[in-house]
Amino acid sequence: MSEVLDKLYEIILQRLEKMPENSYTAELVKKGKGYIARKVGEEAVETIVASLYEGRDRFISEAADLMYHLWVLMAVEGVKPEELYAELKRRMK
Ligand SMILES: N=c1c2ncn([C@@H]3O[C@H](COP(=O)(O)OP(=O)(O)OP(=O)(O)O)[C@@H](O)[C@H]3O)c2ncn1[C@@H]1O[C@H](COP(=O)(O)O)[C@@H](O)[C@H]1O
Repeated sequence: MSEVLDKLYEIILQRLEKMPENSYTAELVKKGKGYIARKVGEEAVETIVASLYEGRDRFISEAADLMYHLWVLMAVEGVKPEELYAELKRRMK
């Protein structure tokens, strides 16, 4: 459905499996689901602030941070992108 998001999810799963030293994803996962969930909230707030006050480029950057952290949380939850796509498709009118 989305090549980039699917690829990102694959890479995140690889990091979860291998937990390499220099990986931000591995660091997030070590801190636990609660920490990752809070990061999603923090990035959402930063996206809101960027949208209201910081301009288009900052908005794109913060929205990308938000998507990445949401994708890590999905991986930790064991929810695949296809499941999210299916839910969105189900809602389509
Ligand atoms: N898409 C991303 C991505 N987006 C944002 N970030 C990181 O998310 C963080 C967001 O910035 P913040 O200021 O909120 O966080 P911080 O202060 O760095 O970290 P905290 O101490 O607050 O957790 C930055 O450190 C970014 O580097 C990402 N880190 C990794 N990826 C992708 O994830 C894949 C795996 O990366 P690694 O796990 O690092 O190998 C790679 O293919 C990357 O493309």
